[in-house]
Amino acid sequence: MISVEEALAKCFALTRPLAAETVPLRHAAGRVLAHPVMATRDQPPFPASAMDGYALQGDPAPGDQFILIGEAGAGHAWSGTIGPAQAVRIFTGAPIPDGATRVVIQEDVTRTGDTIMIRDGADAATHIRPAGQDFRAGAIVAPRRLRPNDLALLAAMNIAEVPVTRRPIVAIIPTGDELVMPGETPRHDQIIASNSYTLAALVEAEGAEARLLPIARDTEAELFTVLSMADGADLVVTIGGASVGDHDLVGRVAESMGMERAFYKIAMRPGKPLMAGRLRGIPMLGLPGNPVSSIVCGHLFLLPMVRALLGLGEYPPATARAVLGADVGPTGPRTHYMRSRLAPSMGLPRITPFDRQDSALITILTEADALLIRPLGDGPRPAGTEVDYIPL
Ligand SMILES: Nc1nc2c(c(=O)[nH]1)N[C@H]1C(S)=C(S)[C@@H](COP(=O)(O)OP(=O)(O)OC[C@H]3O[C@@H](n4cnc5c(N)ncnc54)[C@H](O)[C@@H]3O)O[C@H]1N2
Ligand code: MOO
Repeated sequence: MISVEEALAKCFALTRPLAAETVPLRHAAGRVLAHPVMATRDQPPFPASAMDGYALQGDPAPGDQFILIGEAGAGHAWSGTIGPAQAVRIFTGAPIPDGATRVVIQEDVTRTGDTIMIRDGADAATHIRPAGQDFRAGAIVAPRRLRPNDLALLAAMNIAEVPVTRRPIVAIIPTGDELVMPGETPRHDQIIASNSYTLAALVEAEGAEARLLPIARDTEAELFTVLSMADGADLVVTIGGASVGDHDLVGRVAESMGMERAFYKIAMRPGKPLMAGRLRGIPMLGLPGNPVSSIVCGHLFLLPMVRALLGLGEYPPATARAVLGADVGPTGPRTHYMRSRLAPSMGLPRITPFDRQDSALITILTEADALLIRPLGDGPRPAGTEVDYIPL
C-alpha cells in the first residue's frame, strides 16, 4: 500500500493539461483561461466625467460665473476647447473636453439660462476618471478559472473570443452483476447503480463532461466491450470490481488491454483498493465499488486529476482547520477520512465524526459537511484538538 500523497503524485503523472479551444465570451464562465490574454485599449480610453454637472477649468470660488458653450454626453464627445469663464454641460461617462480640469456637480451650481454660478459649499473633487485608471492597453489576464466577475473585464478589454482549456471528457463505467439503473425493477439480489450519478455531478461541477457508459457485467468479455467504449475520453473511471474477490476483474481485463498500472492499493480508509494507470494512452482510475469509497476517492483523486487536465495545476484537495467536537480513538495503518459534521463556534468550527463510518452508508455521506482527516497511526485525540478536514 502506498500513501495518499504518493498515489496522488502518480495520478498527476498520468495527466497533462488538455489543448485550448476558443469559445465566445458569452460561454466562457466557469471555463479555464488557457493562456494569458491582453487588453488592446485603455479603460477608460479617455479622461471621463464621473458625475452629471459642468466641466470647467481652475478652482472656482462660490459666486463665480461661467458661460455654457456646449454639451458632452456618454458616446457624444464635445470637440471644442474650454477657456476661462466657460463651461460645458457634461454627463457621467462623457469625455472631458480639452481645457477642462474639473467637473462641478449640478447640485453645486445655480443655472440661469446659459449661465451657471457656483454655490456655497461646492465640493473640491475633480470628478474626472483619468484615462486607463481601470486598466491600460497591454494589461494581462492570467490563466485561471473564469468567474462571472472576470467576464466584464474581458468584455471591457474587447476580447470577444476566449481561449479556454477543452472540457475533459470523463467516461464513467459502473461494473457488477448486481447493478441496475435507477427506474429499472431490480431482482431481490440486485441494487441500484448509484455512485456514477454523484461522480458525474462532481466532475461536471468542476468543468468536465461526464459520459456515463453502460453497466459492465462481471465478465471479461463485457468489461472489455465497455472499456473499449471509453476510447476518445480524457479520463476513464471504473467503479467496483477493484478488490480481491473472484469477480473483481477490472484490473485483470484492463491489463489484458494493455493498461500500464501506476499503483494499486492505498493506505487510506475508505478507498483502499484504488487503482490507477494508463489504458490505451488514457489515464484510468479504478475506484472501489462501495459508494462512499468511490465518492471519497472522487474528491481526493478524480477531482484533482480533472483540475490538472483543465490546466489548473497539480494540487491536493483544499483542507481547512477545525477543533474536534468529541474524543476520537486511535487510527489504524490507513489514513482515515471520516464523514463528519461541522458546527460553527467561536474561532475554528467544531468537527464531529459520525459514529457510523461504514463505506456503504450513502445517507451518512449526504449528512456530512466534511471529511475529518485522521493521519495513519495517530493516537486517540481528545475533544478540542486542532485537526485538518476537507470540506465537502
Ligand atoms: N477479502 C477482502 N475483501 C474486501 C477487501 C479486502 O481487502 N479483502 N476490501 C474491501 C474494501 S475496503 C472495499 S472498498 C471493497 C471494494 O470492492 P470492489 O471495488 O471490488 O467493489 P465491489 O465488490 O464491486 O463492490 C463493493 C460494494 O459496492 C457496491 N457497488 C459497486 N458498484 C456500485 C455502484 N456503481 N453503485 C452502488 N453500489 C455499488 C457493490 O454492490 C458492493 O456492495 O471490497 C472490500 N472487500
Ligand atoms: O476502502 Mo473500503 O473503501 O474501506 O470500504
